[in-house]
Amino acid sequence: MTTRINPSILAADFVNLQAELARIATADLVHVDVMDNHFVPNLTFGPQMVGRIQDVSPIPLDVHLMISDVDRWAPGYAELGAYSVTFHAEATDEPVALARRLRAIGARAGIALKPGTDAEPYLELLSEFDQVLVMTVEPGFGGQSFMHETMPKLRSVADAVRAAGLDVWLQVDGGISTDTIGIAAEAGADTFVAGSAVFGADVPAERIAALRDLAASHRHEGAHGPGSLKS
Ligand SMILES: O=C(CO)[C@@H](O)[C@H](O)COP(=O)(O)O
Ligand SMILES: [Fe+2]
Repeated sequence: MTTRINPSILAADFVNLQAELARIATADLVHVDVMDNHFVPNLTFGPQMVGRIQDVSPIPLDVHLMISDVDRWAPGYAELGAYSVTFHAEATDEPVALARRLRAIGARAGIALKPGTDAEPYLELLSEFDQVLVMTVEPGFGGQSFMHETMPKLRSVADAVRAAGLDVWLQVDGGISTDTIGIAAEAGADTFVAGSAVFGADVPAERIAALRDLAASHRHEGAHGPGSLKS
């Protein structure tokens, strides 16, 4: 079973991003948080900056869009070559149409659910997505505490993915550390975003390896598919 560790560059030094990317080259994907100070009360960067990150990154991009008007903006991130583009369910009335557009461009399509958003309406639509992101904090900021109360929702998505026999990656994001990654892995996650836990380490590669080992040793029995990165 594949376990993916995706460091979030929200916790990196923005003035030295190329060097920061080199420090996490042993990770699976680099998680890129796009925030518009509207969907969330914080601001990061847009397509121009993400395009430059794409140019210099040693590993593929996992773009997490925390923006409004996502139907307008998300396809541009797929066009610039992001491996995976995840938009929030709360930001569109047409999640399936948007996911199809992203896939047609060649990106993996992800749907993200805030802690207060029910997964139930999306369980019938799982084949339309390559990834479901269950937020384990309120989106907007790094360094927050893991919300244990999101685990039943993660379990319900994991059960639905397994029952349907799909290879949909289950991602968690927010407060993931060596203390919490096992809890999310046991609940069915296979793809783990970690910002402060990775960039706060003296040697990020060692922290990435430790997180990967912990997740793998806690992986949910019978969790779904191998799913290689380049599939
Ligand atoms: O999307 C977000 C926050 O909204 C995340 O990707 C954070 O960047 C995770 O940071 P840590 O909680 O791991 O420090
Ligand atoms: Fe994120």
